Amino acid sequence: MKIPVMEVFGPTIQGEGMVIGQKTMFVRTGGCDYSCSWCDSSFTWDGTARSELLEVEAIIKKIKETGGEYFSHVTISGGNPALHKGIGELVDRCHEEGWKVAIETQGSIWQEWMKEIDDVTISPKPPSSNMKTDFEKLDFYVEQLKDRKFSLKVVVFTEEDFRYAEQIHVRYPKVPFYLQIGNEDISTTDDEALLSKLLHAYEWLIDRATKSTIMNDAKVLPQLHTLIWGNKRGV
Ligand SMILES: C[S@@+](CC[C@H](N)C(=O)[O-])C[C@H]1O[C@@H](n2cnc3c(N)ncnc32)[C@H](O)[C@@H]1O
Ligand SMILES: Nc1nc2[nH]cc(C(=O)O)c2c(=O)[nH]1
Ligand code: SF4
Ligand SMILES: [Mg+2]
Repeated sequence: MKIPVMEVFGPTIQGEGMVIGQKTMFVRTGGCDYSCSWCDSSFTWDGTARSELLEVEAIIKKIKETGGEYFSHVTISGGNPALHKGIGELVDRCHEEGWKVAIETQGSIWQEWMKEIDDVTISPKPPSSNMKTDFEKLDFYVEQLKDRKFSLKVVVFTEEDFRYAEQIHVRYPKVPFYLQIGNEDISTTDDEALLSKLLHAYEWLIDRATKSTIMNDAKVLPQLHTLIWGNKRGV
């Protein structure tokens, strides 16, 4: 089954969430059912870039050509990779190669192959994104994954977003929970100014989380890759 692929890159480090720091390859799929106001990967869905429709075997070949012998972990992101049925076959093929597989999704579309993935990150979207969470769908997701290794990650830009994050963590108290500071400046090439801004925003989020009893067991993270490489693509 064919999958629309925007880019294959790496090895790099996973810059976000539950396996932050993990050396990994990335496969970024095209298309999203959301259109977050601050999406840092909007080229996957806004028509400004083209995807390539590839058979799973061609994707495996691309991963090997790009990563050589220098990886054992593959992260699938997008767009929303859960739009594509063919990812199940891709996950199986990665496992046959001996690679672990992680996925990034917003939890709006369920696929049975989600259960085969080693590290699932579900990232429900706060009010500043202008998206609306379908809590029935999210409940179903969390229920389906309850015996697996998965986590929830909420990106926070505002106080209202922080309240939303609290609401998510309270709703699913047993699920490992991550707060991630939002990047407001997704198009700047001034890395120094961006770094300074992001570190200040991260400090605000840490401070806010330390003052919330609800967040007593949360992990508060930046986007590590953005601190290092700014808004550069393919890192
Ligand atoms: C580009 S999305 C692709 C996967 C999936 N559509 C999702 O949103 O989870 C990957 C991750 O980047 C996060 N993200 C997107 N734009 C961001 C921004 N401007 N600042 C911080 N995180 C951002 C998303 O919330 C998500 O956790
Ligand atoms: N290094 C690195 N880590 C990431 N974690 C999540 C990413 C994504 O865009 O989904 C991402 C990315 O694009 N690069
Ligand atoms: S759900 Fe993810 S890929 Fe889709 S618009 Fe939002 S951040 Fe971007
Ligand atoms: Mg990204």
